[in-house]
Amino acid sequence: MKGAAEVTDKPKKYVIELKNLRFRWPGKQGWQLALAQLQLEAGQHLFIRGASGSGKTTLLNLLSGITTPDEGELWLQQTAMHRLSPSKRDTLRARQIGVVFQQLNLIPYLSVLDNVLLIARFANEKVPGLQARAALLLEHLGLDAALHGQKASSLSVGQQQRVAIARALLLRPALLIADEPTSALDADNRDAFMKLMLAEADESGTTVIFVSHDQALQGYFNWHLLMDQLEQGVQPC
Ligand SMILES: Nc1ncnc2c1ncn2[C@@H]1O[C@H](COP(=O)(O)OP(=O)(O)OP(=O)(O)O)[C@@H](O)[C@H]1O
Repeated sequence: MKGAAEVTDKPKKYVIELKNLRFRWPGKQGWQLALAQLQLEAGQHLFIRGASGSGKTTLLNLLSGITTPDEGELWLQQTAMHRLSPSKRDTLRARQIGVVFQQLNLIPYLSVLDNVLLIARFANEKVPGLQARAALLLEHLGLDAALHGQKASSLSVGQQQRVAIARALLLRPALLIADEPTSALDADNRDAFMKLMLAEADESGTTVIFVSHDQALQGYFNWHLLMDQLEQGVQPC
């Protein structure tokens, strides 16, 4: 929108707020995604559930600013993400949105610790004590100091998932977005992972949006959204 402000002075109640969001993949008929309203406050934990192909990843790509909506508004606190240039959206995401996708996107030849610290470089943040925070986060997530210097590729998938969560939470983002990060874990490890991830998010007051097809995970959350009932919005669990 020409001339429209990217940031408002008006205080915002919500960490993330979207209005009348619509998105269509190029070349496809009809809207792939239409969501009238979604508002999440600080510290809220939302579980989004939907079958394969229902548009979960498409929605997360919109919420994290990787893709832009064709219509509607998407606010991250006081910033109008739908009005930002791609490079400003990338910087905002690195600073304020922790993202963990199924592919994890760790750099295999870098150490565990350096993988976590990498997000500070993307965000161009020089916060004192980040190395100590990274080490502490890894330990809280069950990865002790002996592992911090090892290459990420030498870890099990479950351990790599915890490295990805530590990286996503390092800068205490306003929002954590996680796309099926537990898919490779057995039930015991999955439960441990969920508890650790949500406890660390709570420690920073981070709002969490977690998507999965697995109904068994819904119990960890206080709010849920079903992809095939988007028009009904967020419901309490
Ligand atoms: N890059 C793309 N180009 C065109 N269409 C796409 C693209 N990515 C996804 N789609 C389409 O959008 C719809 C939703 O896909 P999406 O990946 O968001 O679903 P999902 O719920 O995350 O699926 P899964 O659980 O299998 O990962 C599908 O019809 C898919 O074909």
